[in-house]
Amino acid sequence: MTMSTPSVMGNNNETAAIMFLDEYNEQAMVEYYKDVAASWTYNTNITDYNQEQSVAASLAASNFENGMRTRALEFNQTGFSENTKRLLNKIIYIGDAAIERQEDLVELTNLLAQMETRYSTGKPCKEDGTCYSLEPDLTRIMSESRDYQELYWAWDAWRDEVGAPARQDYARYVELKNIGAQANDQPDNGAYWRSWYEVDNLEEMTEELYTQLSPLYNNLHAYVRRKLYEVYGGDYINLRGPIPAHIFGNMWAQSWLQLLDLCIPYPNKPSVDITPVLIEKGYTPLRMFEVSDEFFTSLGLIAMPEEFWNESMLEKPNDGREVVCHASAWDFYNQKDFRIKQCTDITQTDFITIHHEMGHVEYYMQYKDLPVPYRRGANPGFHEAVGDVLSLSVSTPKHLHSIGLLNEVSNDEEADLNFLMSMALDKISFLPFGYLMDQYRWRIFDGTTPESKYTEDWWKLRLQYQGIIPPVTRTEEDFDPAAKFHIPADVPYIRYFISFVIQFQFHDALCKAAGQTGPLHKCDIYRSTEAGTLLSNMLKKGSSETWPNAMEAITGSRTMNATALISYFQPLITYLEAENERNGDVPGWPESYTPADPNFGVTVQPSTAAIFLCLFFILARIF
Ligand SMILES: CC(=O)N[C@@H](CC(=O)O)C(=O)NC[C@H](CC1(C(=O)N[C@@H](Cc2ccc(O)cc2)C(=O)O)CCCC1)C(=O)O
Ligand SMILES: [Zn+2]
Repeated sequence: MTMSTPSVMGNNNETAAIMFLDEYNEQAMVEYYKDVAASWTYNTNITDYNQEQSVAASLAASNFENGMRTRALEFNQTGFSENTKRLLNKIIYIGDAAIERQEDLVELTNLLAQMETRYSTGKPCKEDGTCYSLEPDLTRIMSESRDYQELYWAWDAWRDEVGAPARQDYARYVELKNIGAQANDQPDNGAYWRSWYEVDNLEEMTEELYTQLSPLYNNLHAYVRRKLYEVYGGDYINLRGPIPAHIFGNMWAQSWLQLLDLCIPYPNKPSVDITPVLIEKGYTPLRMFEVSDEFFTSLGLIAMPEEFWNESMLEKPNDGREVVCHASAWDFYNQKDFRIKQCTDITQTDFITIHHEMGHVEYYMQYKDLPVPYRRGANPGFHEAVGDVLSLSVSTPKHLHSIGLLNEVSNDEEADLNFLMSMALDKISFLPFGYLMDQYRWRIFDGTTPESKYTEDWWKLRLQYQGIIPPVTRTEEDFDPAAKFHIPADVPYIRYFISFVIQFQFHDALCKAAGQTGPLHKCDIYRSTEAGTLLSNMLKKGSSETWPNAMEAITGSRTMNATALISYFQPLITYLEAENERNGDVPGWPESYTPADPNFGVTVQPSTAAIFLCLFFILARIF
C-alpha cells in the first residue's frame, strides 16, 4: 500500500505544485460534473440502466481522483504555503477512491447502489394487496394515525422491507469502508469521517454538548410521555419507563412535531401549524420554493438561478418513474448548475425542509468560484446549519403571519410557549437521535460492535439516549438501522447533531447583526442585509479555512457550544420543569419495560374465532 504521507524526496517546486492544482481544478469540474449528472439521472429515474450508468460514472470519478492523488503525493510539501499544502492534502485524503484494489472499489460502489435502491424502492404491502411507499404513504400514517396497531404495522412493515434484508450487505460495506479508511491513513472509517472536523477530540466535544443538552431532552421526554399515556393508557405507556418507538408521529422517532396537538400548552390560542393554511390557500410545491427563495434574497443572498427552476425536481413525478424521494440538494461543480430533488408534500415539515435544502444551494453558490477542494462546508455541520438558521426566523408566528401562512397570532407568554413547544418537538427531540446515529456506526467501524450485536447495540443506544424501546422484541435477524436513509446511503450523521447546536449560535449572531434585541426565539432577520452579509462572508470561505475561523467570523467565538440553544428555549425549560413537577413525572426512564405485544388486545378475526369455537365443541363432545 502506498503510504499517503507526501514523499520527502519529491518535487519541492511550489510553482509546479500550483500548476498541478490549476490542472486538477479544470479536470475535476469536468469529471465531477459527469459523476453528479449520472447520479442525478439515476436518483430521478431509478432503472437498472441508470443505476449501472451511475456506478460507472462513480468509478470513473474515483479513478480520476486516485490518479490525481498519486500525482499530489509526488510533491515534497516542505516550505510550501499553508494554502498549497491544504489543497494538496484535500486531493490526497479523498476517501473511498483511495482504495488500492479495483475489485474492492467496484464491489463497494455496486453495494452502495444496491443498498440505496433497496431503500428508495421499498414498498411494503398489506395482505389485501395495497402497497405503501415511505413518502408519502407511510410518512402520512406515522404522522396522522393514533391507532397503536396501525402505527405498529407501518413501523414494522418498513423495517421488514428495507431493514433486515440490508444486514448482510451492510456487514460487507463495513469491511470495504474500513479498507478505504486505511488507504487514507485512518484506523477505521469512523476515524476517517471524524477527520473532516480537523480536531482530535470530536467524540469528547459532541459528548460534552450532549451532556449539557440531555436534561432539556429528558424533561421534554417526561412531558410527552405523560401526554402519550393520556392517549394510549397504562397498557402501553409506563410513566417511569421508556416509550414505544412507533407512536411519536415519525418513522424514526427523531422529530415529534406531529404530536403538537397533544402537547400544546394552551390549546385555545391561535394555531402555529401552517399545514392547514398551506392547503387552504392552495399552495403548490413551486409556490413553497418561491416563498423560501424570497426569504434568502431579502437578506441580499443569491437567488436560485434559472437552471435551478428549470432542472430541479420539486415534487414526486406522477408518470410512474421510481425516484429517490429523500430530499437532497445538488452541486454540479460547473459553477452554474444547482438543483433540489424533493417529493414535496404540502406540509409545514416540507416547507422547513425546502429552506434546509435551499441553504445547501446557497452555500454551493457562495463558494462556486473557489478551487474544487474548497467547495465544501467549513465542516459538514456548517453545511447542514445554513438553511435551518433561516428557518428559525421563518418559523416565528410573527413572520408566518406576515407572509399569510398563519391567519392570526397573539403576542403573549402563552402563545410564546405554544410556539416554543412546536420548536422543541422538532429540535430538542432530534438531539439524542442526531447524537447516537454515528455513535452507533463509529463503534461498528472500530470493531466494538461486531455483526453479532448490530441489533443489540442499536437498541441499547436508542434506550440510553432517546428513552425509547421497540414496540416488539427485536432479534439479530432484524437490522433496524438500515430503515433510516443515511445508513444504507452511506451518509454520516453527526453533522446534523452539530448543526442543531451551532444553528442557534448563528441565529444569535445574525439577530444581533440585524439589530434584533428581544428574546432569541422571537427574532426574525427577514430583510436584514446586515445579517445576510455576515452569513455570506462566512459561506464564501467554503472549506478554505478550518471551521473555528469560520465560526469566529460569524459569532466571534471559536467553539461550538449549546448556550444559545439553551437560552432560546429557556422559557419552555421552566414550563416543562414545572409541569413535570406538577404531574409528579420524573425525567428519565429508570424502570425497564417489556414492550406490550402489539397484538395485545387486537380483536381476533371472526373466522379464526369460529374455528376455535368449533374445535372447542368437538373436543367437548369427545371428552
Ligand atoms: C447530493 C446530496 O446528498 N446532497 C446533500 C447536501 C450536501 O451534502 O451538500 C443532501 O442534500 N443530503 C440530503 C439531506 C436531506 C434531509 C435529511 O436527511 N435530514 C436528516 C436530519 C435532519 C432532520 C430535520 C432537519 O430539519 C434537518 C436535518 C434526516 O432527515 O434524518 C431530509 C430533510 C432535511 C435534510 C440533507 O439535506 O442534509
Ligand atoms: Zn442537509
